Amino acid sequence: MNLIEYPDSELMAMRLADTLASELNAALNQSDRVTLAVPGGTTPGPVFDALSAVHLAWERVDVMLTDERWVDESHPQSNAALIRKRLLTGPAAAAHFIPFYREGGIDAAVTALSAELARLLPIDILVLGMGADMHTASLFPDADGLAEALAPGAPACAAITVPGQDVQRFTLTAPVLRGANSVHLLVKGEDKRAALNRAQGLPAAQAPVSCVLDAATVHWSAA
Ligand SMILES: O=C(O)[C@H](O)[C@@H](O)[C@H](O)[C@H](O)COP(=O)(O)O
Repeated sequence: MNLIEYPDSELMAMRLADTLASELNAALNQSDRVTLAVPGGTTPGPVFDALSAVHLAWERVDVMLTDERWVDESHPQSNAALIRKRLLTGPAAAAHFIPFYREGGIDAAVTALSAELARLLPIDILVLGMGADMHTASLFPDADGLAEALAPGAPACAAITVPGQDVQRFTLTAPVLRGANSVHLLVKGEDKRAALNRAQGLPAAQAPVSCVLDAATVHWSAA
């Protein structure tokens, strides 16, 4: 695990956006199309604000989420709505976005998207967040569907039910996350730094974020 500490979250957002822009440009010089996967949550917004303003060949970038709460885009918890608002604006509005939520039920979407996403894999540039419970994407400890989503032969995506959460979750699976060419983990706060340290010694079944730690560059600020 490669860890970069920043004095504050504003500098972390600017530096990570700059790194992502550089990696996108390098990948675009090598391939006709490039896949970028990004998380929801409260931390990445400032990264998206900075990255969306960068002029690059966004029309050749396929953007997907790392996970979604199973709600439509009018719902306040929709990650797709967050991405459209904060990332797919300005120059980055030209990117091709693949939202996950669709009518017809989550199981049908898992089947359809596992096939649809295959042509966009491996992810070229992956950005992940993590929780203080050591989840990443929607791979939560003790969740229904976690073991299947961690399995080496897992399909590209899975439905996850987290005890105590009233909304089902849809997530990219561990093989897809581990298969990304570049992995950036965006972490803020002392509690999550402690969780990161704990996760390094635990199996993915207990600390799902550990499935990507060996490949990730971790970007951390205390506040
Ligand atoms: O749907 C989501 O919320 C994310 O994909 C999730 O994995 C997030 O990255 C972590 O929960 C951290 O969230 P914060 O950035 O809000 O702390």
